[in-house]
Amino acid sequence: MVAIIDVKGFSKYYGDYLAVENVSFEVEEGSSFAFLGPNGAGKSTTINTLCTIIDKTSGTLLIDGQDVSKQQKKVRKAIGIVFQEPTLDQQMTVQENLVAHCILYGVPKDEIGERIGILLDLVDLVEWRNSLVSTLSGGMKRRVEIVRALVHYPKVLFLDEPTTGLDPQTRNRMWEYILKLQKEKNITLFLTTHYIEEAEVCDRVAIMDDGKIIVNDSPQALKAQYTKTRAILKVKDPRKAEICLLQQEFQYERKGGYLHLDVADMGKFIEMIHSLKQNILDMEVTKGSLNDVFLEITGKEIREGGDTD
Ligand SMILES: Nc1ncnc2c1ncn2[C@@H]1O[C@H](COP(=O)(O)OP(=O)(O)OP(=O)(O)O)[C@@H](O)[C@H]1O
Repeated sequence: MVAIIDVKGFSKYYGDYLAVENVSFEVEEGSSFAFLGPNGAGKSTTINTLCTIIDKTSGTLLIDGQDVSKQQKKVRKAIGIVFQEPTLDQQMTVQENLVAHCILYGVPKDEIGERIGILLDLVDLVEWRNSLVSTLSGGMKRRVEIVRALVHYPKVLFLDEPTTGLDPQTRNRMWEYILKLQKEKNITLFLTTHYIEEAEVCDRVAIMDDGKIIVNDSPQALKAQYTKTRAILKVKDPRKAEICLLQQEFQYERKGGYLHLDVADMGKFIEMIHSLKQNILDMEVTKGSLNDVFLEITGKEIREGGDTD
């Protein structure tokens, strides 16, 4: 794999406080990578160090082969950032904000108009080009922030909790836009989030807690390793179904008219369903979530404490 982000032994102290402890990971070029963890886990500290906003205490952090502590200018050209806090100038138009950013990043003058047009089109904001930012909704402002982060054609787009504070519907739409832009521009996505659903759609997830990465793998592999698949069956004849489950050595619980069971072996489960098929009225099979992964490893919920939405 080509690692566009390569972090080895990264630690960060604020005074005497160790916020990130000896963290190492790589991010493959063109992939999406999420840092998932509760408030205070050290996600922003890591992203801010990668983005050259703060400096490390120790370790090596490379983006596209450039050291983020030593080659800050080159690193800044290679990245786009969407911060947690809004940073657009509210008293300027969308176009003015974007042009100012292009000039700052040395985008060739004759390309500025076209690039802005293409990106605004991708996020359905072309007709808002000449509107004052202050007149846009929260979701629209976030979309402009994303366009601004991409208009100098960075290789890596950093998103620090990009959808915090947005309602669920706007969050979903934002994700459609983000993934569309990633595909069209083949950029690497690096995001921090405490929304499980946002991490689920990424190629890899590093779960962070208390300044350390506790696991780093694909969401599917994490769920397969740390969670159970469960099934709920609604059957016509519960007695017959229970005999079948007992014969095939399934552990189950009867709750109301439903049978709840753990699926340890999918092959064995499918065979059992096959033998029960005349008896089944309805069935639901669910995998554990990344929250279950976190719970299994740390004994606590990702969302516990602090976060209220
Ligand atoms: N400038 C600072 N000075 C002192 N401590 C800090 C500073 N910035 C962050 N911290 C502390 O470092 C720890 C990690 O913070 P960080 O913001 O990186 O966590 P996070 O996972 O991004 O959480 P959040 O989702 O709340 O942003 C926290 O305990 C935080 O209080």
